[in-house]
Amino acid sequence: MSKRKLSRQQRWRIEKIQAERAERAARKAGQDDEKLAAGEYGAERDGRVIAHFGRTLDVASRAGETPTRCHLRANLEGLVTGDRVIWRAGEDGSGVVVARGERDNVLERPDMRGLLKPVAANIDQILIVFAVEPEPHAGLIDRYLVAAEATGITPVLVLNKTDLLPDEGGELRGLLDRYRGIGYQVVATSTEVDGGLDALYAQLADRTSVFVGQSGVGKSSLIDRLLPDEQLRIGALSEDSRKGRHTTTTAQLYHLPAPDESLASGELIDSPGIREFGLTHLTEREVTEGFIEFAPYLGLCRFRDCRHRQEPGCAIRDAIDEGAIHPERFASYRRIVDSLDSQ
Ligand SMILES: Nc1nc2c(ncn2[C@@H]2O[C@H](COP(=O)(O)OP(=O)(O)OP(=O)(O)O)[C@@H](O)[C@H]2O)c(=O)[nH]1
Ligand SMILES: [Zn+2]
Repeated sequence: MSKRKLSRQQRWRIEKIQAERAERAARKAGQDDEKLAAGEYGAERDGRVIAHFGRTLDVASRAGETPTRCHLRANLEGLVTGDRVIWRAGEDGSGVVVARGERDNVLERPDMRGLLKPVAANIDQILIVFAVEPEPHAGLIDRYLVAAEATGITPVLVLNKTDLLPDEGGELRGLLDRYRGIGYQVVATSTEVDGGLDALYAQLADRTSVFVGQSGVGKSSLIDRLLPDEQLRIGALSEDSRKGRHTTTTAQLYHLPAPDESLASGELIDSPGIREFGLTHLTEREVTEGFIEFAPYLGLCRFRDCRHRQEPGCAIRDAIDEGAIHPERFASYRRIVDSLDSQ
């Protein structure tokens, strides 16, 4: 937008439009309150936000059911996909959200101005996808793990394209053992072989997951396989939202059908923004705590403000010498902390 000054008349028009908008929103909320009071809405039900579009939301009470387009009571702001809500169905097929439930956790991303904004809530696990190709370097995996740990959501490593693994497993085998040794779950997948997603289905069952990972590792391919029916994906959006201009950017909660009766189904929250989740806005302390195997040694260094560099009596560096902390992980740690310093 050009920086020219607005004329008085233009300013007046903008103010008028804004006032009209605010008035419309207030009137709508007032009508809702009246309808609520008059019992025009059904009983309160638990639900979950499937997608949000500005002032309206899609809400579903049961996994996989067709969502109901709901608006919000005036005092409710900042709901995101995955939020648990209490809502009431109206007679005209729409509904109203009357309260938000407690959040277990929330995934945030910086907006255009660099301010952190919540994009999804109540996620059980962040699936960090990496692949035999493009070859993962441990440093990148560590960055994802640290970012995931900072959200408080459990990270799980997903090694995709196992069909491309050399027979003996190559160097990746050692890398995976390192992460398993620290306590991380590692799931192997391939979209190219029969049964290549079996372990992934088991991991997804009964949980709400998000997929993250660098370009080309196969996130889209995996999600396409998990949601094979295009209709299913589009059908998850109610009629109105398909026309909504936020359709492509808003986070969407999908119900993942179970491949057979032996497995429960899962939920997936996905958006282009979520897939790009990465290391942002972390403090040195968050990075240190993100290396979970350091935990038993933190606070044991001789100096209380030890940064684990040249200081004598450093418990972290002693742990490396004793083989309790992998030197590559420590090298990653240093690289991440140094990158914070230079920001
Ligand atoms: N051999 C093999 N190739 C795969 C597998 N999964 C995905 N690919 C291929 O890897 C390439 C990248 O896959 P995408 O699904 O586009 O990767 P992505 O992570 O979504 O990438 P972005 O959209 O850039 O973030 C495609 O050519 C896929 O066909 C697999 O299990 N084995
Ligand atoms: Zn130290």
